[in-house]
Amino acid sequence: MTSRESEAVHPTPVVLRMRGAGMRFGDRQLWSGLDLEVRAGEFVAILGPNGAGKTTLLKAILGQQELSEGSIEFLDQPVRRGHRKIGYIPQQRLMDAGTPLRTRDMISLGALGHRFGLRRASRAERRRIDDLVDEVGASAFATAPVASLSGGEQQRARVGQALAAQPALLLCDEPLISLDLKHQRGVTELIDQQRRSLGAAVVFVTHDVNPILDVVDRVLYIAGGRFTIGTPDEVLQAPVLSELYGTPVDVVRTLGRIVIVGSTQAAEAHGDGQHHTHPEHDPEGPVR
Ligand SMILES: Nc1ncnc2c1ncn2[C@@H]1O[C@H](COP(=O)(O)OP(=O)(O)OP(=O)(O)O)[C@@H](O)[C@H]1O
Repeated sequence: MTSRESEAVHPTPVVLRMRGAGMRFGDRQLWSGLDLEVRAGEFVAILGPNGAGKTTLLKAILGQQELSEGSIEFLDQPVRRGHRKIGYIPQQRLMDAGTPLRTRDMISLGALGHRFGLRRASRAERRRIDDLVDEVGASAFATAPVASLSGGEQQRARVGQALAAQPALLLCDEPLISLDLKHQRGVTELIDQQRRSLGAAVVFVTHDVNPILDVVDRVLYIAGGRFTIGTPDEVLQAPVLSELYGTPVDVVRTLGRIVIVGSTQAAEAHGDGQHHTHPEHDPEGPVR
């Protein structure tokens, strides 16, 4: 039996289930009629231009933003705020300079949660925290206040914190922003390893699918109030994206990368996340 056939017979459990989900603010519909099941160990990328509603979708899964319609279940229960088994790497925000929290303590917080400070970590927990500090490449600044670190170093500390809780569902909002290529690769491998070894489901918002192309199972592409779901090969096709954007878009595969060319909005959606050019400021938009 091939692994695909075996999967069909013994599918892994559904971790996240969205049914007829919709999000509207006033008369602005971000998305509606969204049916999505994400299984244990599955890696789903969410793509789309600025303002499409990607972060809002993660907030809805976190129970922080109520749906306008439909439902979301995590492990067969309606979502609620603060679930320990949902890990979240938020969109990068620099830490307030006055925050005294040290890098290792930040990662410990992920492992020990609310128990932190009330008791010492067990030896196994301490070992796991040390391993994570090492795996996210934070050993050199483990005892430094997080607020004193560079943006990329803070981001790696955040990744360590989210993974430390061994989540069943890991929500990532542009986690590779401000990371150099080496650490983009390192963080991607770490997240991939987490889903393989622990069967965590991953939902990963990104402007650039290229750094994660090798690990993505499915893509949810949201644009202009509409969406499409499928494998990267199914979704990242000129006719599919042209239909979604309502304007001609080309998809070029070159040197192992995918480059979206055409509509300003589509090109912007595939910026590298480090040089966001807004269409109002640059009518041509970045073409990659
Ligand atoms: N609570 C809210 N009330 C009103 N509008 C909101 C609220 N939350 C988000 N929005 C709007 O919904 C739209 C989608 O926002 P969201 O942050 O989800 O976009 P995004 O796809 O993550 O964009 P980006 O790629 O720029 O991060 C934005 O126009 C935002 O202003």
